[in-house]
Order: sequence, then C-alpha cells, then structure tokens
Amino acid sequence: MERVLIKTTQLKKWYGSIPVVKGLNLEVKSGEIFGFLGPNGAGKTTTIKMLTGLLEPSEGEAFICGYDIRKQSMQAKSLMAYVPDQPKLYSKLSAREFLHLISSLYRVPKDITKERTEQLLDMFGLKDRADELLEGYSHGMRQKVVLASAIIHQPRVILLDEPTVGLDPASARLLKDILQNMAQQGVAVFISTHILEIAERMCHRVAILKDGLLIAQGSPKELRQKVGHGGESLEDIFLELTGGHENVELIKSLEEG
Ligand SMILES: Nc1ncnc2c1ncn2[C@@H]1O[C@H](COP(=O)(O)OP(=O)(O)OP(=O)(O)O)[C@@H](O)[C@H]1O
Repeated sequence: MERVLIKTTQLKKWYGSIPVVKGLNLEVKSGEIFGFLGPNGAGKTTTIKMLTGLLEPSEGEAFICGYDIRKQSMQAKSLMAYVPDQPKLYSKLSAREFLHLISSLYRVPKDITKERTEQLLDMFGLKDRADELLEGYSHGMRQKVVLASAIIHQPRVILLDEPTVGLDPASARLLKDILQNMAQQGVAVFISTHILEIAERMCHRVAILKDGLLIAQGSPKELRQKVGHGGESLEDIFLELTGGHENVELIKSLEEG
C-alpha cells in the first residue's frame, strides 16, 4: 500500500473572527500528483502555508511524512520543499551561490551539493548566467532558481503554489516533466493552480476548494463522471461547482445588452 505523505485532519483557520479554511481532511500519497483548485480567495494559499508550517492552524492537524508540522517541525520541514507564489531570493547572491546556500541549510554534503547544483543549473538552462547576481534575473529565471533550490535536497514532498506563473512554455513543460519524474520516484506533489489544463493533464487527483470547504475530490475523470453529463472538460466542471458559470452568463448578457 502506498504511504500517505501529506495528511490533514479537520484543519481550520480563522483570520480574526473570519473562518477561511473550515475543516479540511486531505490525504496525498507517495507518487501522487495532487491538484489543489479553487476560485480566488478560496483558501488555497492559507492551506499551503499551514502545511508548510508558515502559518499556525487555528484548529486541526497537518502531517508531512507522518510528522506533525507543529510538534515535529524540523523533521517535517527537512523532508519537504515549498515553492511559494511570490518567492523571495537573496538578490545579492548569484544563482550558483543561492543553490549552495539552500543546499547547505538542508545539510546536503558539499560534494553532492556541487554536483547537484551543476546538474540543476544545466537542466534549467541557467548555467551561462549562474554567476550573475539574482537582482539582474527576470521573473521567470528567478522562478527557475527557486524551483531548483526547492528540489536540491531531494524532498519526499513538494508543495507548489501557482508554479507556472511567469514561466515560458518550454520552462512550464520542463517543470511538468520534473514533477512527473519526482512522482514516479515516490514523491508526493501538491500543486495549487488556476490553470485547469495543467490539472487535467498532469494531476492524478484534484480537490476543489470553495469558501474554505472541499466541494469535490477525485481524478479528473471521476469528477467528470460524478458531476458532468459527459463531454465536459475539467474547466466546465470547475465552473459548474464553483458558480463560475453564472459569471459566464453575466458576461454574455452584458455583451448582448
Ligand atoms: N493575513 C490575512 N489576514 C486576513 N485575511 C486574510 C489574510 N490572508 C488571507 N486572507 C483572506 O483569506 C481568504 C483566503 O485567502 P487565500 O490567499 O488563502 O486564498 P487563495 O485560494 O490562495 O486565493 P488566490 O487564488 O486568489 O490566490 C481570503 O478571503 C483572503 O482575503
């Protein structure tokens, strides 16, 4: 049986008196690519921040590889990687220096760090500019450095918040290939995205969050069978479940009017 590497039980978050995540029960297994979908403000980033230990849950628990993110945070964090939607880099370091730094924080031995840094720089097409300061990098190039730094310690779990924003098509494809490869090696991949085509093509299972609650969960095919009438795309199902179809109708009526 595959191991559950990400698990939440009745995870909740309030900001002040406002509940934004309302009791999430999630499980992601080794080798699984899990898509976390939902309209703006649904609570996706809040959930990911609780899973990574950046935000304290108001109630409930989250586990990474069986470690409680609050009580065993060092063990949990050493086994995970997090790619935020707005990554921050040390702009006065070069890409090569940054990768060495992150790798050393994860206590990867020096010789392995050097080898993996060169492999990753090569893989992401950054080798020619690896010694330039990151302040001179474009958004997409920075995104690639963050991705490289996230996988340098070979995590068992990777959480990505909107990772394809700013990547050119070739880099987005590279990311997809890397994540699929990681999943084949048993990594649990948790990816929040608004790009439903990515979710449809890449994710083994997706969950749709609305107003802090899970309203559907399953493989894209299962969701189509459960919710659809046949022939719909995941986008149609998403809009149906989240009420986006009303907006489509509204736009149409505005156009007609
Ligand atoms: N620090 C905060 N203080 C108060 N409210 C917050 C804070 N951070 C987020 N929220 C609110 O919590 C809700 C969920 O936000 P969150 O960023 O988790 O949504 P999301 O699903 O990631 O949205 P998006 O797709 O737009 O990135 C929103 O209503 C947001 O305004």
